[in-house]
Amino acid sequence: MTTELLDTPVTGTLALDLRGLRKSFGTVRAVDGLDLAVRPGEVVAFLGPNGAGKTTTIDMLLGLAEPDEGTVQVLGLEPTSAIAAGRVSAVMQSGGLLKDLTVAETIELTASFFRGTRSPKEVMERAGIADIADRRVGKCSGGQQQRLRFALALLPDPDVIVLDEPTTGMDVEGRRDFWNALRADAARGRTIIFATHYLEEADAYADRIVLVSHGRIVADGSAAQVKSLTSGRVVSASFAGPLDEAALRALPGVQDVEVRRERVIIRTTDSDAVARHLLTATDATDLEIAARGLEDAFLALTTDHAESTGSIA
Ligand SMILES: Nc1ncnc2c1ncn2[C@@H]1O[C@H](COP(=O)(O)OP(=O)(O)OP(=O)(O)O)[C@@H](O)[C@H]1O
Repeated sequence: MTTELLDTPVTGTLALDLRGLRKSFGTVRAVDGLDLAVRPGEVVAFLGPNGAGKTTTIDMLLGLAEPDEGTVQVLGLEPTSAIAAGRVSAVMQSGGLLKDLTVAETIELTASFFRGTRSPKEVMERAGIADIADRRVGKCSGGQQQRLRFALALLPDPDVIVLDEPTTGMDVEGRRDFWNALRADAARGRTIIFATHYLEEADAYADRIVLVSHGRIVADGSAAQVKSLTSGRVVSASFAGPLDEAALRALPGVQDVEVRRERVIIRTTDSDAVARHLLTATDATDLEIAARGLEDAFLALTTDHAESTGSIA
């Protein structure tokens, strides 16, 4: 079930225009009827659990795989034409770097293969690696190598950058530096689409989250909009003695009760009823009521239960 939240009319040439995309591998429907329109300048997170169809969609976006059905246009062109014209670049997860070259040599060598690229100095600055220009690639951290791949992708000065899980395996600091460099560059108007299964990355760095599950889009909007698709609140409290979980589950609106050590966490559509019960019928203390986060929306929207019942709309 698709939940289209962005209601601004789509006008002008789209950065990305995917229509009715389908792709199967044997009996596996990797992409199962996917429509997506991305406007120039948007930073879009393509978020979904393992096997949701993100990489397959990105491969079709980059002309690396042919759709069984549907069409893909990048800046109004076939993907391969857009890439040949230097208007779209990809940042891949691994490979493609020579460990004995320095950062600057890697960029200079790549630039020498093409005509009319941006200057190596400029792309290093944009990718935040000018200070490590003389470092050998083999000595760079995972995050620095990924920023180098980003610098290489910037060489043709593309209008669109596509990244497939670019920060997998990087530590927190490396991921933050990578995204800060990317975000700063995106502020200049480049369109960016990245696949991720890190919720916090999607939340922190994308203007728009496209949530995919089983090859289909199940939610599409800002992080706040996607979060708001899961109604209700999370009530939590500490308790010292035994807790009657069954009594909590029986309260109106309660969807889920979880006990973590001495704290109980209750997902509910009626937080008042839960709070009243906890404070009057139990010895619970430190009560907190919070809006549901992106993780809750992610789980609710991508579980088989939500899909098969169509309960999220
Ligand atoms: N070349 C292939 N041959 C067979 N099955 C494939 C192939 N590529 C992908 N699949 C299957 O298609 C489905 C979608 O895979 P895809 O890699 O697109 O998902 P993903 O969302 O990128 O997942 P992940 O986050 O794990 O990378 C999965 O069930 C996967 O096993």
